Amino acid sequence: MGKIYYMMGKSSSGKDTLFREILEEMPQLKTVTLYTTRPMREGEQDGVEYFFVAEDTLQSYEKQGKVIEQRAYETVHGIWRYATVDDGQADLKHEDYLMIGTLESYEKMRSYYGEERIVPIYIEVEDGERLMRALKRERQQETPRYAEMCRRFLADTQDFSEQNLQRLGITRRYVNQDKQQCRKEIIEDIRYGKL
Ligand SMILES: Nc1ncnc2c1ncn2[C@@H]1O[C@H](COP(=O)(O)OP(=O)(O)OP(=O)(O)O)[C@@H](O)[C@H]1O
Repeated sequence: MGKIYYMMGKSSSGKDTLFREILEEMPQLKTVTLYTTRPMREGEQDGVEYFFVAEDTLQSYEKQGKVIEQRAYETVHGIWRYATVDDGQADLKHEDYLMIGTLESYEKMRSYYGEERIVPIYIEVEDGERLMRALKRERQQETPRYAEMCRRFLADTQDFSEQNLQRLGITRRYVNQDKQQCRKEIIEDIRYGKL
């Protein structure tokens, strides 16, 4: 039976970057694309980072009982939702998956698929460095959303509190200071079944 390697970390800890690079190096890993109502950022593509959908599309999946977990963020631009939808993408009988989520979604995925199927991969970066990376990334956007960036930075402190990490039994941390090193550690742990 397959496993779902579930990547988590605060905003700008490098999840998306590491995720893409790991998938490139381990093409045998599949992924499940999430749904979101947030607007596309520059360089993103529908169906790649997310399925970018309207609010009522997500509501229709909800009515069909297909939403495994969803989170809503009250952003300075309105409510943005992110959801994992059981739309038939995951075939855990035959494949391993790599996904990105939050601590809360990790908890729901664990209840839905079972503890033995979901493996947490928690990415960590020192706060000052992370904020600098967030700012640099935001500056490159055509319409930088600095207020939202700050809101997320603060919200993450609570969402990823030590208490929450402990409660969910997440002890292993992958420090993303040197990206190559961090990627190597994760890949080795997946490849050699240390997780
Ligand atoms: N080890 C690293 N050293 C320097 N910069 C990095 C490193 N890892 C990632 N970055 C850069 O930091 C920024 C944030 O990374 P990324 O977008 O992957 O984070 P994220 O965790 O997916 O953030 P979010 O949850 O906000 O989408 C990007 O511009 C990325 O290129």
